[in-house]
Amino acid sequence: GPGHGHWSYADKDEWPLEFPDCGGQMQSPINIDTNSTIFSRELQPVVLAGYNLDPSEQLSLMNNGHTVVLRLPGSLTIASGYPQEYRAMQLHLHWGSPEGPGSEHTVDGRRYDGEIHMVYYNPSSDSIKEAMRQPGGLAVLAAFLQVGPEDNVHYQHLLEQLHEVQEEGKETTVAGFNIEGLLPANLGRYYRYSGSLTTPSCYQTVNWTVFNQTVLLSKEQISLLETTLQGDDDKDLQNNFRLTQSLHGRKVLASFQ
Ligand SMILES: NS(=O)(=O)c1c(F)c(F)c(SCCc2ccc(C(=O)O)cc2)c(F)c1NC1CCCCCCC1
Ligand SMILES: [Zn+2]
Repeated sequence: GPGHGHWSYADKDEWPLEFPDCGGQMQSPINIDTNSTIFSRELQPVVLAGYNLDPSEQLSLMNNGHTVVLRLPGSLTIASGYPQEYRAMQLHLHWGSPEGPGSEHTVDGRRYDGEIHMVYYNPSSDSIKEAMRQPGGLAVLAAFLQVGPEDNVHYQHLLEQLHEVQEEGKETTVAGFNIEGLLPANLGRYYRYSGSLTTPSCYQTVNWTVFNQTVLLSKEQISLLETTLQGDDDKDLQNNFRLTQSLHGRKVLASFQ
């Protein structure tokens, strides 16, 4: 019930009762209708800096009950492709179940198997908490995960540790690796729109980038993601995606034609 500050994907219809922004007019995720996107030649390729982390670096991997989160050093930045510099905070995943796909965004109504979100904050804010409340204070780079013919060696760095964080609240460490390998090769083709966090408090302060090229993982890797983690009260952590939200007149830009 209301007031206990805790939420789940099961009670997503009640989120606005407790977190008013969740009922706002600039919510995420959205369906991207490719016939309605607007080509913008200002949208330059996203350039990332500092992503090739030395194996001596230990990164925290945690099951927070809603997803699996890899904390990222603030030294990872978006060097260009956005009007200002952003610093990395964390990355996490959204997925479905053996019964169906679990991306958050959809393209022409199609839901992909999963979705990765790399979350950044605007360093000109005094703190992350403050950045979260400023329009454009956060940026999320999103890419779709799709079943392909072979294992994705970059995702193996995360997936081989999932069994260590099976229960909610469990944490382990992952040795540094090339974080950029978790994103598609082509960072020049993407959709851009203004939206929100897809989780309470749903702050409407996120500058979204959704890459056009998908990331391929093997069926076994997708299945591992879908069947390993547990969320609240030991229930399987599956289908951790929010339904698509109305655009309310927002435009979706495309960096490509
Ligand atoms: N798609 S998304 O980016 O909105 C998103 C989700 F959909 C998410 F589901 C999540 S996880 C649920 C929110 C949460 C819970 C615990 C903790 C913690 O213990 O640190 C943190 C967050 C989640 F962590 C995020 N991203 C977080 C949003 C909450 C905090 C703001 C900055 C980090 C990005
Ligand atoms: Zn997310």
